[in-house]
Amino acid sequence: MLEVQGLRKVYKSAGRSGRSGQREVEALRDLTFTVDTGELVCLVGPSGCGKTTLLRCIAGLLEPSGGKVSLDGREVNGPSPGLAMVFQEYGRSLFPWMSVRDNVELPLRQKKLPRERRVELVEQALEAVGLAGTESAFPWQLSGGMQQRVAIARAVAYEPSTLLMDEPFAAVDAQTRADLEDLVRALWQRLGVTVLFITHDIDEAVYLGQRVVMLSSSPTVVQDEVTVDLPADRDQLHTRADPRFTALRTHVYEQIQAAKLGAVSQAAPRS
Ligand SMILES: Nc1ncnc2c1ncn2[C@@H]1O[C@H](COP(=O)(O)OP(=O)(O)OP(=O)(O)O)[C@@H](O)[C@H]1O
Repeated sequence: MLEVQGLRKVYKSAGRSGRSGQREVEALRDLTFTVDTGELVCLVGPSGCGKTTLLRCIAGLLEPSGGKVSLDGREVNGPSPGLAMVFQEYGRSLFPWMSVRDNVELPLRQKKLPRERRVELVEQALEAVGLAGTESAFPWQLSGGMQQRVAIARAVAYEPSTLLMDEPFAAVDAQTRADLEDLVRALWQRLGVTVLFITHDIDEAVYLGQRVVMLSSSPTVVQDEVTVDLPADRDQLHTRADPRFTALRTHVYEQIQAAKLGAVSQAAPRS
């Protein structure tokens, strides 16, 4: 279970001479939400609302100014072994001089797993993302969508309890994006992993999530959250044509617009 409680982040940097001689940017004001064990939650918010700041705090890469983040009951104070991340820029997260196999295996070496176990996990992960047989290829020999599958395989092979995905499909074409969305849902259902998926795309958030958490503009608080009461079996054609899907996406859209204007609406999505 991932718990974010009263999270606040103020960046301080030397700059405009204030009384303290420091420039302050309050990126996160007061963020509280949880992601239950095995849940898939999507997080959306206007550009610049602090999604990257939040993610870096959750990953233990940035120290909060207040509040706390706990993962599986333990407070996060640095990189956590229970957590794996998938970034938007797959081109920068894979090492071009390493084969697909070596890229996926790298974190397992850092985890100091024995060789046989590493081989087994790499094989299983590549099979799970539909890339069996590409072990010897180099990332630059693969399409963008396949490279992002390698990045997902690397995260999955690590056997995390929680997967953080930071706009992972923003840089691929629409068809590939749809395939990768379905892959995420399939992996999530198969592995029982907890997923926090950050996206700008409202349709993507509603299609993927069991719940959508909406953030306000910076300084950021939780604007609203909505349970996605669509059937668990989703497919691109029927789910997106479901009137309930339309009602939910309209609600999320209205909340994001309200967030941009700084208003908080209590309106529930119409059935
Ligand atoms: N290192 C830093 N020093 C000072 N201010 C920062 C720093 N990093 C981010 N900020 C500020 O904090 C706020 C949130 O930034 P952040 O990058 O977390 O937002 P974001 O939601 O990820 O943005 P986008 O949607 O554009 O990717 C912005 O006002 C930004 O200018």
